[in-house]
Amino acid sequence: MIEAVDLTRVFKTGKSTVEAVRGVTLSVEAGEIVGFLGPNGAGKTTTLRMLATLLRPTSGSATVAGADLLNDPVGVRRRIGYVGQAMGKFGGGSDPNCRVNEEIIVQAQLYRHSKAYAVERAERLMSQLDLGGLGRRLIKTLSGGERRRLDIALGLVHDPELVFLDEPSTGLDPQSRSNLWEHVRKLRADLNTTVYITTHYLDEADALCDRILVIDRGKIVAEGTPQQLKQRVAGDVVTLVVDCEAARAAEHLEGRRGVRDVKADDHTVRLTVEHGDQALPWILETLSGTGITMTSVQLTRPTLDDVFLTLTGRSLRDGS
Ligand SMILES: Nc1ncnc2c1ncn2[C@@H]1O[C@H](COP(=O)(O)OP(=O)(O)OP(=O)(O)O)[C@@H](O)[C@H]1O
Repeated sequence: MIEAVDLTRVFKTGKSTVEAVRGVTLSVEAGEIVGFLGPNGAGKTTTLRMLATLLRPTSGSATVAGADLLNDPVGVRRRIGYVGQAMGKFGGGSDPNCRVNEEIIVQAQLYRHSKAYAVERAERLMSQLDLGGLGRRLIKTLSGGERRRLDIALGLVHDPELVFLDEPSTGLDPQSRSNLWEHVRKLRADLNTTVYITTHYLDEADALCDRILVIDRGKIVAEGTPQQLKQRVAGDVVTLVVDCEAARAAEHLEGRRGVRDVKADDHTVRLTVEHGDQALPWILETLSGTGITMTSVQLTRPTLDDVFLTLTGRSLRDGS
């Protein structure tokens, strides 16, 4: 659905030059939900705007939804939807004094659909995005979550194969965020829409995306499923509390295959293993064979923030 090769974008303002995107190569399969994760200023929006034909790349090439980005931008635009960042409650390009259904109908007509089809399409989208009872409401009266869902509905009027969502849940409360994720999942399940989403929220990427591309300073620094990324970089952490000196228990676990960073402190042993769920049985067996009694055992999976920290030396949460 997307094949991009070595995309770059340089901004020149006065005397200064910013290399916002420095050679991004990526591919996205049809039907995937792909997350583009990175801190503020990493180059997410710039890449997205290039892929959506809103910004011309300085160099590189891409095929998006079967059309060539540079030679056939109109073809790309016809097949994609783009939902930009929220501009506050009344922003985002819609007229705040317009009614919800009218806005969708007008948008559909801009795509040269007949009035009858536009009305039908608006009804369907409102029901799909849980805006069913809100058709006659003025846009300015919508809640943040409803407003975001309307933005998404507007991005879908022409039934695109691929939709770009730029930080869709920024500014929403936790409940509206998980509600929005449900709707994005439904889009894929019902319509098989491919979704490319930028975010700097780890939990969003983790909960929603099939695959994640991590971008930092204009370059992709890692990619994989949330699970693969977490396993590849960080491993799982097992914390054991034992009834003897922790060092004694640690001796029996150190040097075993797949075990790293064994640390003993008082009665607590902490170790990193490649696959925590597979390691736990033999850890328990090994220790019980030595007569050591465990009073508790805990398995912690790493977060995507651990991954990002390991890859870049910076925390995503800091965004700095
Ligand atoms: N029009 C522009 N002119 C000059 N510099 C720009 C322009 N647009 C973006 N940049 C710079 O390019 C870099 C990447 O910006 P971009 O908006 O792509 O980052 P981002 O990862 O989307 O960040 P955020 O999460 O804050 O939206 C930043 O340093 C930004 O200041």
